[in-house]
Amino acid sequence: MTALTFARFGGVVCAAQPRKVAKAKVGRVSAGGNGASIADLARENGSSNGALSSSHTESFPESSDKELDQDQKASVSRINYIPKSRWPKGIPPVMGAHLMPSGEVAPISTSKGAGVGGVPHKFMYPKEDKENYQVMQFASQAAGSQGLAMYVQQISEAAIKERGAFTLVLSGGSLLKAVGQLVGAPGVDFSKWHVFFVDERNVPHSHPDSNFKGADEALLSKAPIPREQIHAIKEKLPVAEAATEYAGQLLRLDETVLPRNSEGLPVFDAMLLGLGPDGHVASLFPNRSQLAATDSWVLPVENSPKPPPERITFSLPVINSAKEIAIVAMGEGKAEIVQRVLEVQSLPGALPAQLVQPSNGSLKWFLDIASAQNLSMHKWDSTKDFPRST
Ligand SMILES: O=C1O[C@H](COP(=O)(O)O)[C@@H](O)[C@H](O)[C@H]1O
Repeated sequence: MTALTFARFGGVVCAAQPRKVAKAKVGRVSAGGNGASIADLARENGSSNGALSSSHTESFPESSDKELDQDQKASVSRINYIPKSRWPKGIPPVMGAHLMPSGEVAPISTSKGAGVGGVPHKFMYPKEDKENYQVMQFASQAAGSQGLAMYVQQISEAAIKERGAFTLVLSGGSLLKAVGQLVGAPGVDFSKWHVFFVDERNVPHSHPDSNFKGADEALLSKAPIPREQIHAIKEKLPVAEAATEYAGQLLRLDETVLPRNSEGLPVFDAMLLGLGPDGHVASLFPNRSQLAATDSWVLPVENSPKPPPERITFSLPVINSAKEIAIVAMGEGKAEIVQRVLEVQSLPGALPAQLVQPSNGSLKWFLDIASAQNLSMHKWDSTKDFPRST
């Protein structure tokens, strides 16, 4: 049996209390592989019109602050059933994390570095009591992908109800597999969606390394999102111009679609971030000057440590202004970096993912048991053990 488990930074390990039906559904999907979409799940859940039944919807994520029951304790302890792997030479490219679709192998950064001067952020969790931060650990990648799809679906519904539009920001990489679960999601009004890219490689849209291409194949070409509401980087520009042009695309949007906060920064409804094995998010790499940028919405990256070398990326202030941020890191290949980011206090700038700290929104981590295997969540509320400095 499997369960959707939740833990809060800085507090006791908490869990959603999914009803038995919902637990069984998630467990069955995970046992049966990764073929089921959330539309399938809704049908299995007994909803005649394809909408998720209330038992399933209620299991996610609203009751996240209850103590673990016996079943859930058992499922948490199963994290340890997967033996820890050791990779003396770094994470092998076959784990997928460093092998680019174009065939290039990305080098692995192990630098803890000196940090970027002037970055005003501090990494304080898990000790700090961040009510709006949650770590969710799913029984399998299939279950995690479905959880992510439900999360996006719920935010989309709320945003469309509130102002008639939903803004979704995507990353590239392995995350896109999970995003594909949204195809055919019941009750989603894709006609109101506006899709953006938190980072993009400065390559043609048809290039195998293009994040747009990956997203198009996984979701955008399969869902009825109006093409003019898919905001892609302009091709064939020098990278600095591409960044400015992309910022221009955002600036031109009406505030009914893309509202601004009191600092004039765009407030996206949902931002889905992947996590690189060196701790990078978007194209914000360890110890790079882009981490300290506060005056631009979109930044050029000219010598990315991971190919291709030219990229554009949202700046940290734009990322941290989003309403809902998800960091999605699933699979054994992410286990080492997940542990470092969530449990080891690094120097500012050494692990960009630690700087994702929404100013007025919430942050959820989507992990599976494989990526969470090195975590000691049960110790997170111990001031003796956390925060750890090595
Ligand atoms: O280069 C990138 O890497 C990260 C992580 O990708 P993954 O394949 O290791 O999951 C991704 O989130 C980012 O958007 C992308 O440009």
